[in-house]
Amino acid sequence: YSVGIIGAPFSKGQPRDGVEKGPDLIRAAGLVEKLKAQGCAVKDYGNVTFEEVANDEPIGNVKRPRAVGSANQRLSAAVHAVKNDGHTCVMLGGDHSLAIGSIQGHAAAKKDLSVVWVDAHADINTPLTSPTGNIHGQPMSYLIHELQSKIPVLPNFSWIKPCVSAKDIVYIGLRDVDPEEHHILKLLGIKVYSMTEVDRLGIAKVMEETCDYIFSKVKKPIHLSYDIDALDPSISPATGTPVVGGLTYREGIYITEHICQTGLLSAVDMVEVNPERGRTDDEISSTVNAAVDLIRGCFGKLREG
Ligand SMILES: CN[C@](CCCC[B-](O)(O)O)(CCN1CCCCC1)C(=O)O
Ligand SMILES: [Mn+2]
Ligand SMILES: [Mn+2]
Ligand SMILES: [Mn+2]
Repeated sequence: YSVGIIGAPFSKGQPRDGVEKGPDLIRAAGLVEKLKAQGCAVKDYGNVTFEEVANDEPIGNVKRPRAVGSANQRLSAAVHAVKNDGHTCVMLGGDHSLAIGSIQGHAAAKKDLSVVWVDAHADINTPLTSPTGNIHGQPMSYLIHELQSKIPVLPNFSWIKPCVSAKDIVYIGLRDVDPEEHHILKLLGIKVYSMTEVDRLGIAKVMEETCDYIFSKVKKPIHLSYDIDALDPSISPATGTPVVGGLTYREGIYITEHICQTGLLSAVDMVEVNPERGRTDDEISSTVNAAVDLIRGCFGKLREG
């Protein structure tokens, strides 16, 4: 596997400080060395630098639109470059608003994508449905063709081109979905494996069905967008919006092992690690180490040896 790593130390898609420390914490836990030790070629492209945006007043209830738009435009260019260099891209967040730039940059290089979104949340609020105005709860709405009539003009967002079809998306791990988001998911007929389905089917069946579903038509490169809060807070407490009843460590790893064996993984986001949300060093290291292990599972690390 040839891996290109991008750090995106960005936090303005949500209100809590600390998530911008995620990229360097994940590196400090030995991500590059561990990927090399399991046989990957790894190039670390460093961290994207983001511009300071003054007077970034809310528009409607959408918070920090100019900073989020600008950051994602820069991230999009960085991801595009990593893909053009022929690597599988690993984007280390930072908050989940960064999926806008990550998926946009990936689509610029690979055209038709399938998206596997692993998260406690659907992150599919539009600017008009969001209960908080935090853009980390909205990224998918800017990317999906079928939602574009619902997206108002926002400063620094005009560069975004919708690039994902509702039929090419699968959600895994949902357990905290806003009513309006649920309406959107139903309206668009988006495939969802909530924690109920994980419990009912078991993770092996969920992954079998996920792959059958995204490969049922033509096989597309996979964009795996992994929010660390998909895991149960007993494993990954150091995150901005923890929700009880999450994936076990083993379920989380099974997902990445299964996606890896498809041979179609083209880009990965690992987002929402926030050390300032950990109450102890153990909570922080448990969260960071889970993120590292999930990424290792994407690139051939097998529990059997
Ligand atoms: C579920 N939607 C939330 C959370 C988004 C989490 C983003 B992620 O990147 O971490 O997944 C929360 C909205 N609720 C907040 C508490 C009161 C009810 C609404 C939102 O702010 O849109
Ligand atoms: Mn701080
Ligand atoms: Mn998320
Ligand atoms: Mn989440």
